Amino acid sequence: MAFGLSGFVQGKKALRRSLSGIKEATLKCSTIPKGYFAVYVGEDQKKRHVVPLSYLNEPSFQDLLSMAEEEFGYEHPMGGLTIPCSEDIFNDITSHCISFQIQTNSTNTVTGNLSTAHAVAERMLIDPFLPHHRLGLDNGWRSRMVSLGVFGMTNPISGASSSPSLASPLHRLNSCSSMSELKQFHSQIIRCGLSTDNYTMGRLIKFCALSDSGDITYAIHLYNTLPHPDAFIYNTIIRGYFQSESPINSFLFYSQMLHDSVIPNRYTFPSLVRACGLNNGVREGKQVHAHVVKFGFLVDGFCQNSLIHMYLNFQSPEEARRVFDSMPLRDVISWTMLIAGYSQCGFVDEAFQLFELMPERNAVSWNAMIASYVQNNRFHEAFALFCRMQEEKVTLDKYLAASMLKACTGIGALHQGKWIHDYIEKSCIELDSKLVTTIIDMYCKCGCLDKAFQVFNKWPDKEISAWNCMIGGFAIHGKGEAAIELFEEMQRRMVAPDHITFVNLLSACAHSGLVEKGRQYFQCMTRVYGIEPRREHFGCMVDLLGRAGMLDEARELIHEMPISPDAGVLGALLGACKIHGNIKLGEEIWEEVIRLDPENSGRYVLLANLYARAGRSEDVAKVRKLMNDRGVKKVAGFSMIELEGDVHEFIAGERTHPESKAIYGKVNEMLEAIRCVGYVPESDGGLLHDVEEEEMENPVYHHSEKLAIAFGLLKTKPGETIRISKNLRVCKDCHNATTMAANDNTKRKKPNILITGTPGTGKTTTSSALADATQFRHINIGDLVKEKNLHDGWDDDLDCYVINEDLVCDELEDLMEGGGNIVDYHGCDFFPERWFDLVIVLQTENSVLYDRLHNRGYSETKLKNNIECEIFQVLLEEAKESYSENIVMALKSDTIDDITRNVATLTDWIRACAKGVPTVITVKKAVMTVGYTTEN
Ligand SMILES: Nc1ncnc2c1ncn2[C@@H]1O[C@H](COP(=O)(O)OP(=O)(O)OP(=O)(O)O)[C@@H](O)[C@H]1O
Repeated sequence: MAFGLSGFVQGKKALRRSLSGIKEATLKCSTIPKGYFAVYVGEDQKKRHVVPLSYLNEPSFQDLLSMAEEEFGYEHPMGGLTIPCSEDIFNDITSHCISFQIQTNSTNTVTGNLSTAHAVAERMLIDPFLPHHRLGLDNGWRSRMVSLGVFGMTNPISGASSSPSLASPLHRLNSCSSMSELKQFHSQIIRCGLSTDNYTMGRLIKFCALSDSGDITYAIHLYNTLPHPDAFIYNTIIRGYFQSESPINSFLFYSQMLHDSVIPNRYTFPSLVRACGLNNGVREGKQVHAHVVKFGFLVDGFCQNSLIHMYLNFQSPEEARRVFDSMPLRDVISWTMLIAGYSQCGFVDEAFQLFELMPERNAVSWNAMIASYVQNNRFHEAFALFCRMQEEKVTLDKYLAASMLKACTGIGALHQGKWIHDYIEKSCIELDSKLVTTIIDMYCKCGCLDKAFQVFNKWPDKEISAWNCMIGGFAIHGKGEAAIELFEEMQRRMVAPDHITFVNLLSACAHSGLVEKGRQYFQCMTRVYGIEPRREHFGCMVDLLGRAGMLDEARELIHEMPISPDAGVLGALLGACKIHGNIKLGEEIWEEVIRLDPENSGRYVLLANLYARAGRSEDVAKVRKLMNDRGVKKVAGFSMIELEGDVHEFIAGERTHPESKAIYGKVNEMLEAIRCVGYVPESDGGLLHDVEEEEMENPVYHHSEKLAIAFGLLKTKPGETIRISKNLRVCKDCHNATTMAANDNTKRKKPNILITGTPGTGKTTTSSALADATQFRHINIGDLVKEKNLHDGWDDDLDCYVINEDLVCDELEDLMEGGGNIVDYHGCDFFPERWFDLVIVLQTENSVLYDRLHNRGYSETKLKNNIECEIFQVLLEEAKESYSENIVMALKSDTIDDITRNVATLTDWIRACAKGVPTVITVKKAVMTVGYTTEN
């Protein structure tokens, strides 16, 4: 790659890079005085020159470095820069650097570079038309002088010369942006007589081979015109092929290089090795490896890292390790690459051993190890490492944040996930579509659909992955209609769906029983969007039809599939057979599924449960025996609950938890309570779960999710949401029990009331009096916004803060879950509907309200707006639109008596709620029933 030193800073960076690799060498460099650096010149590179850092200011010196980087590399094993020119040339360049320095120091301006360089060149090239070799200059050095502006447009062949100019073709080549421009440069170069000069042509070839707007074919064309192309040109084309659509051509071109007797250098191998890795060219890769050894680049870090990468691509971690072990000096890249490679091959423990041995780690290495745990579903270890990382004060970047969000998703750690999301926002980590999708996914899978949708809505540049993720989120939460709505929105916004969109959409239809809609989408997927259905789509359709009891139609669809069904498609039908108790079809399908997927324990469990449902316990036993005989291991089911950032894991029947006695007691209490409302344990649900023998009699009682729920009930406040994550499907019994327990237990123990109305109607006065009477919490949204800065600034026109509704909702979520709140605000459409059990709209007669607002010193415009708002009953309309009309109530608030009466009415209602009976409120003529119940 071109070094392109354009200034001192970059020059210093290059120098730093060149000195950083080898500790030993750095030690040897310690004799170099401060402000100087080492340069090795010429072919044998043994003699060290010590030159001042200020030379890096000098363009001609920068150009020297640039060439050194491009052609030969600049690192010297002893630490320092290697410049492949003759000693004489180096001395001349440095001497003009000295004069440059004197000029710069004396005048404090950077002038005279060109003339100085030219003078140097004149000293060097007494006669510019003498054959180069007599001057000790090869073609490359001549063209380098051209690029330095020394020759300007001089034609060394014809002798026609113009004055030196920086606008030489090679200088301008740096700004070339298209092939047509490049061809113009090429013609100029031909006119300059440099069309066979390797250095000049190498730069043209580099553009053609490596630039985005280049053309590798033209690079080959240029290469073919050269009588003796050098290693740089071969390397460039090898690299160009590596970046092309046919990386294997790199290998073929390398053969050509050898055939032309050009000796490879350390820049030949990295792209060559990576090309072999990309193509899974194991044989070629090994041959290249042999050449790396043969040509003596075994100590070269670049080559070695590429070899590690190649072997990891071949899924040969042992070979990669061998290369790694043989490296005399490993950098952080070598370590990190091997860790990531081990992880991809599933060798997580080996990866961790390496990680522990690393002499130094950067954020990328931490991420590699954390991601390794996440990819292999070892989320707890990912968390532990993350904590260690925080202790070591490693900054969380977006890649680490993404890995940790996935870990949170894996174990349903909503609090941790929220924390990372907040961190991303506060530390201004740049969001991209991928990261946003990971955040949305985390919220969806941790059961926080509202929040997921909020993040989704806020993100302006939604790519298809974000839409798919949100539709998928609605699908797994059984919100089919919402998924469809979102899909339609996507169409309105002209976002083209892909095959994943339809998988999620069909699955949403399946989980919500929307058979007709599902059918329509399945058809329009091909007809309208040209997406051919894949096995996943057929699987969803079979699931959709099967769940709806249309087993024959589902079977028919499988027969009609243009591709052979896989275990997923057949498994969907087997699941439907279990739901609908169709043993005959179930057995038939099971045979087919097991043939395709013999190790999957879930299929055996399904068949056993199908038999169990029909009371065929002998067949259940047969299935169990078959599983044992075939050595099919059941996946152990577990459920997790996150409490205050800690994740607790439960396995069915397990009693190792320190609080297991209390947990089992709570399970019994919970089941006892729901029995009263009709819960009957399913006898089949837990037949094949991992339980101890003594629990066999009633295993469903102690399934992992019930234990997790019981633990949640013990540890959370009444009314708080309990979120459980599970690795397997929830069995029917647990599903029923959870639904009933949720109705019984997770309902707020106290109601929430919203008191709304136009400003001045007495919301705050009423709310405050009601809070005093009931000990409920009064939440004045206006005050909260000010106090916690939940706004987007001040609106001068409206003379109030611009409230940030998302922030307000976030702030209140937990409080509202607990119940017992009186929320006071002159708006109501942005609060979640589920928050409130009663919505009161205060109303005041216009002239009374006018006086109140006037007394407050409202401006005429503000006063007019508010009075109009009251006349048109805007708040009442808004409340009716936002909440069930059953819970919305308008109350008159003209006088102090009205306030007293309203407070008394609402206090009665709250007290009646506490007694747990459906409550009847009678207010003047209006009668409303609020079906709010609480536990005793
Ligand atoms: N029913 C009422 N009878 C007499 N005065 C009232 C009544 N309701 C409110 N007021 C008076 O009107 C003024 C505004 O009352 P309050 O602050 O409670 O209204 P609000 O609806 O909360 O207004 P905002 O939305 O601007 O906060 C207060 O001075 C209060 O004493």
